[in-house]
Amino acid sequence: MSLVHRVEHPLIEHHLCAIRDKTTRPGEFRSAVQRLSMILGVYATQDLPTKPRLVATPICDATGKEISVHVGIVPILRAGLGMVDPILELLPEAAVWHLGLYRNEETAEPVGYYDKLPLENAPNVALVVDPMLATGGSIDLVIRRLQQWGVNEIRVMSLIASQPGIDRVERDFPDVKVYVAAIDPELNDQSYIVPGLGDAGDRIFDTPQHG
Ligand SMILES: O=P(O)(O)OC[C@H]1O[C@H](OP(=O)(O)OP(=O)(O)O)[C@H](O)[C@@H]1O
Ligand SMILES: O=c1cc[nH]c(=O)[nH]1
Ligand SMILES: [Mg+2]
Repeated sequence: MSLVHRVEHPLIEHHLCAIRDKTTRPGEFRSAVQRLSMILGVYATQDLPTKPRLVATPICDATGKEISVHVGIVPILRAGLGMVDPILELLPEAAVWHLGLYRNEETAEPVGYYDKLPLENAPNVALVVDPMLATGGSIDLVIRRLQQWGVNEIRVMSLIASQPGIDRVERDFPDVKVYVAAIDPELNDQSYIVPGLGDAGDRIFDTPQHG
């Protein structure tokens, strides 16, 4: 059974149009990324384990449920930063562990430049956030790093994935859950997603062709 979930919802289709549109200005682009991330985040957390919790209301005691695992949000710098705040809105007690990667422009291979993960304290569940999953090279590196760290369960959230990138993650990490808003058919010869949205990091941070 596939663990890849393409989340279908009219709000997702609506806000996807905004991030795909090349005339969308950075402020509105960031807002749409946040809205999409929050919707996806609800789905990506829907089966997190819970434990009972007794709370005293002003009227009497009540038994509720609270999340029983330690969740870490793992944004892949830079573009993943745009998805952190909405997930923290949903999970204010989550830790945020940053990993910095960029793609080499000639080879499209990921190059690591920031990793301060400690030796211990791996979260039970890591929610990896990056708006784009193109060749799958960056997510491959991050999943391997989190497995090496000792994370029990890794979930990936991306706004737009390519079909080849999804096929790669499914093949190499069949136990990793992936939540996406869209799966586009292909990559161009610079390994950009087609139709995609261009460079997510540059559009979030308004740094066209920053190099
Ligand atoms: O699946 P892949 O082929 O590895 O491509 C996806 C990666 O490329 C983009 O990052 P980029 O290298 O543009 O860095 P940035 O976030 O700093 O812009 C994107 O945000 C992913 O991290
Ligand atoms: O289409 C793509 C591929 C990689 N990174 C992006 O930001 N966009
Ligand atoms: Mg980029």
